[in-house]
Amino acid sequence: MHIVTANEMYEMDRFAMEEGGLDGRILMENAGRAITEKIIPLLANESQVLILVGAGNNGGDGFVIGRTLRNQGYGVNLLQLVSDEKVRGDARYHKQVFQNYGGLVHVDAKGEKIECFLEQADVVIDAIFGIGIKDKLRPPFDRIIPMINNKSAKVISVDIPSGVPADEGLTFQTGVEADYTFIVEQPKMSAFLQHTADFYGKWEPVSIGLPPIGHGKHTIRRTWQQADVQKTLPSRDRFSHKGNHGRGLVIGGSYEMIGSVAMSAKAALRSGAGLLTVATAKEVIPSVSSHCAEATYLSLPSKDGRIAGPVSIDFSMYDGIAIGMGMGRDSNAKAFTRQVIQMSNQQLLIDADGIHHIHDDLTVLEQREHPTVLTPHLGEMSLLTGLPVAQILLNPFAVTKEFATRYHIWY
Ligand SMILES: NC(=O)C1=CN([C@@H]2O[C@H](COP(=O)(O)OP(=O)(O)OC[C@H]3O[C@@H](n4cnc5c(N)ncnc54)[C@H](OP(=O)(O)O)[C@@H]3O)[C@@H](O)[C@H]2O)[C@@H](O)CC1
Ligand SMILES: [K+]
Repeated sequence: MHIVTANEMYEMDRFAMEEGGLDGRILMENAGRAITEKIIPLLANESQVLILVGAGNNGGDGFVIGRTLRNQGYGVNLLQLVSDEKVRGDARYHKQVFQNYGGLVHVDAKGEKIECFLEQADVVIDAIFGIGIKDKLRPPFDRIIPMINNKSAKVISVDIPSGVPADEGLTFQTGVEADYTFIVEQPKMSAFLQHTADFYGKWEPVSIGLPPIGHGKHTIRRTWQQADVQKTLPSRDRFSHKGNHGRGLVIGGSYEMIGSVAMSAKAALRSGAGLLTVATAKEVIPSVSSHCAEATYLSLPSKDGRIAGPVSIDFSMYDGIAIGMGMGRDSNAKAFTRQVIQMSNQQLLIDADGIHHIHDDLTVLEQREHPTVLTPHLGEMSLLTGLPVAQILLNPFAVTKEFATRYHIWY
């Protein structure tokens, strides 16, 4: 799955319509039909469904859903929350088809009737706003959305919970708190942001016939799912041996902190490394090895149970290195970490204390010729960038991309 902004989504729509030649009304029909297929298993036989429709194309999807549900015998009330002249274009076309098929459109442009409709509804379909929401909610929507959230009906949002913006970097007033959201084609950024993700409830994308990502100027942001992980696992043949499957080195651990290096070693083996060496302070080896019998161990120069310098490792023995977990933050560990980063000529993952050891001078990253992976939590990202946590949370896609591009980090 790709993760898109509103503009990227509009560009995909434009491509399908202008360059692909697919009529927008067909896309809307496809969206409404595909979402209805997902809605039906969530309805009971006698469910009283209320569809709330706004002025834009999200509302247009709502008219298609209304017609498709009525065709299948469901009791549907459709409440249009804007005046008739505001419904235009493809949405107007599908409103007309809905009416031609016998559907009744109730109009409530001032939000005076909605309370009564909400009282009778078991299920609310939210087709008020999609990715076209802008700025502060205008009346009566600032009042209507909290009313929906205060009812016990099941709420299903179309494409995006109304009121929630698609993109990062935006604050907003309030949004529909959906139980389910059926997303048109690709998830939007807000499905992944800490301040907006919960509004979506459970979510799932539906396909509406847009071309695959890659046509035109499309995005490269992607989710990393189970199938993607599986693809990275090495396939083994009958005559291969452990030396053919990657030689890993995990450097970390200290007398007080053994858990993270032990878990990292196990994770490296679990994800396919054929041979794994744990390099740590001599005092730490018995504890780590009791958790990870499959690894071999390299005893590093140490002081008081912590890794100290100088570096005495032949890096040419390894294909990939991870450094930093549980190694402590003293000056010896810092000097050691920076030496490893400078001397190693393979892919390198820097985690935890390793991140603390580089944050005040990141030039060491710029000089590397092989991929570097960083795994910072929010506090560590704040340390690396100098930005407050709140700002990173609001713009995580932009902040990470900018940092990764600047310092040659894998992203
Ligand atoms: N081919 C396609 O493109 C397809 C698109 N599809 C669907 O279209 C959706 C995008 O449609 P969209 O672009 O029409 O925008 P949408 O979210 O419905 O809202 C626009 C309306 O909201 C209003 N409004 C905005 N802000 C407001 C505020 N703060 N307070 C109050 N009102 C506000 C704004 O009013 P205006 O500011 O213009 O007066 C305008 O009337 C997308 O999410 C997907 O569901 C699918 O059918 C597949 C094909
Ligand atoms: K919506």
